[in-house]
Amino acid sequence: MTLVELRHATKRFLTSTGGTHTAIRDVNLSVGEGEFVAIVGPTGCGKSTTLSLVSGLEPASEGTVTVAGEPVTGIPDGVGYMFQADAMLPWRTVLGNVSAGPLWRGVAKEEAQGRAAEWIAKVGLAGFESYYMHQLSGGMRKRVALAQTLVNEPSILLMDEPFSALDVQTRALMQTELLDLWSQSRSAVIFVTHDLEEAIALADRVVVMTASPATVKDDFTVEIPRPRNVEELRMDPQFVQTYSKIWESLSSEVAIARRSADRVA
Ligand SMILES: Nc1ncnc2c1ncn2[C@@H]1O[C@H](COP(=O)(O)OP(=O)(O)OP(=O)(O)O)[C@@H](O)[C@H]1O
Repeated sequence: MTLVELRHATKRFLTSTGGTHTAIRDVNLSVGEGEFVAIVGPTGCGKSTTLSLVSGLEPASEGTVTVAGEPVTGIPDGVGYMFQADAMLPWRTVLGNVSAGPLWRGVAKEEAQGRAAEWIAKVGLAGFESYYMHQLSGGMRKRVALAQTLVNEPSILLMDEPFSALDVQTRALMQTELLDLWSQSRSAVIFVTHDLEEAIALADRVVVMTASPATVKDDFTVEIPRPRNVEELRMDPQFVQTYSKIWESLSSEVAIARRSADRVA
């Protein structure tokens, strides 16, 4: 069943000089229940804007965006959002941060803390419940962020370059962790990344967006079977073949974006 659907979605922003800037144009994209879709495209092309339309943070200027068949008019039920920057409160403990979502949704304190403790354990942080954010490494903070998002049991998980600030090894570890948790929950994921290797390692489909203003250029199915070993996958001939096929599509958009950045500079 289709869970997220963008039909001819266009988003324009007002510029500081009173004009308009088209961030995305005529985007058509469907994501099914339990599907893992990665979005790649040149820097600044409009990937985050696409997620903002699905999350209800921004309305579409034209076209329609539906989640579970309903037009998006505010933040839809069942949508979880994980950004590049952490959204944790420094004065709260790990338990306090992870239980905040369920508490905010009206779950009783004991139940909220119980659910939070369960998710803290699932992301490998059992024993760290009473730690504060400054006491954690970058990778541990990402685990908290994952628990904080997944404790709400979203049916759609929107991820905007969530691991890009991590070192290569921690990043691979978090990717493995994410696939493991996703295989248990099977929520739909829309994952924005600059990193084509990451996109292929994680996703069922890789959507390539054009240079700004972005629209969907290509939509590739990743045939690599699951479960996948993220760290070993990169040497796999099927992975290399998939990479070169998608890069052929993406690289020309990256070149266009670079040329227009050079003109502006
Ligand atoms: N709220 C806003 N107001 C005005 N312009 C915006 C707003 N949000 C995004 N834009 C512009 O829309 C374009 C697309 O931005 P967006 O962040 O969606 O791109 P992106 O592909 O996610 O970028 P990156 O690859 O750098 O993360 C950019 O030119 C950006 O400056």
